[in-house]
Amino acid sequence: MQTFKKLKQYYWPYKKFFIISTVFLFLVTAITVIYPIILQLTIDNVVLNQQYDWIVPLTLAFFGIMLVKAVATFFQQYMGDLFGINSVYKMRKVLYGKLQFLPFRYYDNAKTGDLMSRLTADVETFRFFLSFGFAEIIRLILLLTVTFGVMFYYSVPLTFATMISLPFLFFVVYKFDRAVHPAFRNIRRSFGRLNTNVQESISGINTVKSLSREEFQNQKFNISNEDYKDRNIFTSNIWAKYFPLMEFLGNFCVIALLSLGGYFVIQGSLKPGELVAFYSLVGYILWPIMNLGFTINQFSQSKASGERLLEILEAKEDITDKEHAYSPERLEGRVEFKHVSLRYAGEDNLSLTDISFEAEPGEIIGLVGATGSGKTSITQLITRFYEAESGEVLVDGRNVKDYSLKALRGNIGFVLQESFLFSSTIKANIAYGRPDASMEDIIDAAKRADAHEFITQMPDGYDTVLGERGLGLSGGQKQRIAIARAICLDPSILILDDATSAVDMETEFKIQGAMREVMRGRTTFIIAHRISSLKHADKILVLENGRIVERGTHEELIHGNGLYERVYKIQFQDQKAILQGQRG
Ligand SMILES: Nc1ncnc2c1ncn2[C@@H]1O[C@H](COP(=O)(O)OP(=O)(O)OP(=O)(O)O)[C@@H](O)[C@H]1O
Repeated sequence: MQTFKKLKQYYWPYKKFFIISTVFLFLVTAITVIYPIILQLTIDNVVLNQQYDWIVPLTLAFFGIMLVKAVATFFQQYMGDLFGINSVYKMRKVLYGKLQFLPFRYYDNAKTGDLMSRLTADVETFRFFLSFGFAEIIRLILLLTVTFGVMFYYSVPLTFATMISLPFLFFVVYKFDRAVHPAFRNIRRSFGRLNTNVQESISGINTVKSLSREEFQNQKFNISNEDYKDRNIFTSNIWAKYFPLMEFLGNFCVIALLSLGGYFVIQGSLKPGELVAFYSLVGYILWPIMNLGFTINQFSQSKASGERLLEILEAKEDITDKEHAYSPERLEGRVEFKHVSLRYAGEDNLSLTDISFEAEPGEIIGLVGATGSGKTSITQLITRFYEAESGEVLVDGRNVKDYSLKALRGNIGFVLQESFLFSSTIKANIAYGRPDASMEDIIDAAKRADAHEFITQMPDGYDTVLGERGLGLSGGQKQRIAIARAICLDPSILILDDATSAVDMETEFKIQGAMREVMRGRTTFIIAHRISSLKHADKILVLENGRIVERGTHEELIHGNGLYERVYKIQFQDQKAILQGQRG
């Protein structure tokens, strides 16, 4: 119940729908029990006493009651649905908002497929319970109470006989629930794996195709698909086995009661109409009892879903604005690291150790080092994607923690190895960081990124809608749109993280001009594997295992007898070999 209590803030604001639905549920249940009573009166008082002039008024009354029941059922269902739909609408909104603001640390351990299924399948399961499950439990309690009340009124011994047979039915329902619950849980898990499979192969379609692994992906999918099928068949088997058993037991109850009841009628202690009414009443309680396993199952599934939703809702947003955070329109772009160390959550070792450097506004800082040496981590501390374990990261002389995240990040532009393009227009993609940018600003940014020409050659120009992740554009074109996006933001600090490594040498040469344009007047951090991209940097920091092992300009470092010189020589010789190869 703890889960439902914690989630109360999402569904309780809509309690009026729930209450109205429950009131109508009372009415529907009461009317349901009136049927057999009318039947009994018709048989015993009208038919057996030959009072046939009562038939018409009774029929009309019956009709009226049916009409009332129809209207009541409509309100009960509709209001129940409104209760569920509105609650999860609110919940989905909060969940999505939460996901936007959760720190990177959260995403490091999260799986896309899993998060997607929480936001869709788990929310739906919860809604289903709010809309129908709740009502089903209340209906069962109401129906059992009222029905047994009426049954007692008609015949105490017959009611006791019914009660004796019920535990057998409850026992089978219990066994059924024990068997079917884990089976359902396995179906959910299997479905999650199936989803992850589909999501991964669609997201990684480039890798799949380029390595000709379509067959492998197919086989992998088939395994999950088969598992999902088998688990469904297994569950169907349980249903198929238990349902006839439950039905048999139910029917056995009815036959036993009819025999006993028939005996009472012959004896004269029960009227025929009362037996018929009794028979109908038993029918009313049998179905909800057989359904009980399903209802309990729904309850436990929605509880499990609620827990999965709470995991997101209660996740800590530890990187947030402090009170009265500093929120300047524009930064100058001075960056300073003072003895900064970083440890990622759950990691034993430091990823950055005692990093100190200064970057003046407008300077170009090169970051080099082997993969995993900590280059990207340094840039992620400037934007406060992660927080330093010790030391200080300062921007314009202030700790990054003092800034509002919006002001800080709004002044820092990123061009990544493969920048993400949304499936919307080119225009919207360029203006993504500055939605209020005018068309002139967008075109100007595209021109400076050397993208204007190819954009205008496309059929819809700036209104061309891109496929998912920019499908339909070449690597160089995508990168130029990403550069235009960074120019449009007009940031004071720019981070080029392996921005040219995804494109070939020729394209790199072509976009170098655009890169120089975007760097002008901004403090720029360039992460590059090719030393040739760092020649013009004002300072180069050479990293090894999270420490700065060398620093200086290109000219200083190529004679520094260190890692930089060694890498330079290897790359320089490579270049020479390539050139010689081309000449030969
Ligand atoms: N989110 C994370 N969680 C845990 N460890 C991480 C995370 N990101 C990076 N690391 C670890 O921190 C170290 C530095 O990684 P970083 O990405 O900064 O290196 P890099 O020099 O940019 O590498 P590359 O050139 O491959 O991009 C690595 O050992 C890496 O495994």
